[in-house]
Parts: sequence; structure tokens; C-alpha cells
Amino acid sequence: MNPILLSAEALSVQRGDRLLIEGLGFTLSAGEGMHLTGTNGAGKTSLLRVLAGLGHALEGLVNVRAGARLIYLGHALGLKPELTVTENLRFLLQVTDLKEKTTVDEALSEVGLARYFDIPVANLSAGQKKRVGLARLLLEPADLWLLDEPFSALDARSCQWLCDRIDLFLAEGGAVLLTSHQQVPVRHPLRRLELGAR
Ligand SMILES: Nc1ncnc2c1ncn2[C@@H]1O[C@H](COP(=O)(O)OP(=O)(O)OP(=O)(O)O)[C@@H](O)[C@H]1O
Repeated sequence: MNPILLSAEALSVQRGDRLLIEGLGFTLSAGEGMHLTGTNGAGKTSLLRVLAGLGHALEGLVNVRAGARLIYLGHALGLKPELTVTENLRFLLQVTDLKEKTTVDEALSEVGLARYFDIPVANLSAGQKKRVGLARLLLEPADLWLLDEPFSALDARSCQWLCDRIDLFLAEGGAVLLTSHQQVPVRHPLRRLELGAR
């Protein structure tokens, strides 16, 4: 049986005075993908942030397997607009202090941004910014990807590229939890976790 990389037990999440999630439990094992769905405001981003350790749960537990490394890719992407594309990725690698899986140049080439390496991120289109964020998936070693709307702003070719990357990551034993308001056409079957409107 594949090891469980992430689990939630009796998790409740509140934002402001709204209780968004109550008593949620699930596990995510190596090689598993999960599609988190729910209407606007249901709490998907809030949940991902709690799972990534960036937000607090009202009650309950989040367990990440000891030693498992996760990448959280949120709406904000964690990019600094005044830095160039290359500077942003080098900065992120410094912060995480991990040995990169590939070079920044190769990652940028794969996400179709080779020609933009010295452009400030502020001067990129929304889809190009998204691709800079996604380049982290190529650079940083990880066991678990938490991806908040990773397909938003991407063109069709980039969406297909990301699906292929997710399939490869799952085949290699990674685990993925992602949100998307659209169908996610990966080959690997995805479990579905639906947050109800409250
Ligand atoms: N900083 C905040 N302070 C208070 N409430 C917040 C804050 N951020 C979000 N919320 C509220 O939390 C609720 C859930 O927001 P969240 O972003 O988690 O939803 P979501 O399911 O990801 O929505 P969407 O599909 O629109 O991205 C919303 O009602 C929102 O108004």
C-alpha cells in the first residue's frame, strides 16, 4: 500500500465569522490525485492554505508525512513583480534551500519562457506569470503538490503540458491536490472532494 502523504482529521475552517468547513476528513496517498471542487466562496483556497500550513484551522488536525516536501502554488504565485523571471526563480530556490531538479534555464524553456528570462515579472501577461509559478514544479523536489486553480489564465497548450506533468508526477509516486472550476483532463483518475456551500 502506498504511504499516506497528507491527511486531515475532523478539520474545521473558519474565515471571518463564517464557518466554511466542518469536520472534514480525508487522506491522500503517494500516487494519488484529488480534485477539490465547490462553488465560489466554498472554502477551497482557505482549505489549501490550512493544509499548506499558511492558515489556521478552527479545529482538527492536518498531518503531512514526516520528511514529505510540499509545493503550494496559490493565486498570488509568490512572485516579486520587480524582479526578473530568472531572479524570481533563483530567489525561490534560495528560500527553499533545496537542490534543484533541473536548471532555471531548462525550466524556463519547458514552460515556454526562454525568451523572457530577463524581463521583470510585472511586465508579463497573466498566463506568463502563471507559467513562471509553474516552473517551480520543475525545479523544486517535492512529494506533494497543492495547486490552487493551476489552469487559470493558461492557454490550451499550456493546460495540456500541465496535465502531462501532473500525470508524470503521479506516476512517479507524487500526490496532487488541486482546485479547478473546469474538468481536469489528466489520464490518471482523480478522486473528487467536494466542499458544500454553507
Ligand atoms: N482574508 C479574509 N478574511 C475574511 N474572509 C475571507 C478572507 N478571504 C476569504 N474570505 C472568505 O472566505 C470564504 C472562502 O473563500 P475562499 O477563497 O477559500 O473560497 P474558494 O472556494 O477558494 O472560492 P473561489 O472558487 O471563488 O476561488 C469566502 O466567503 C470569502 O469571502
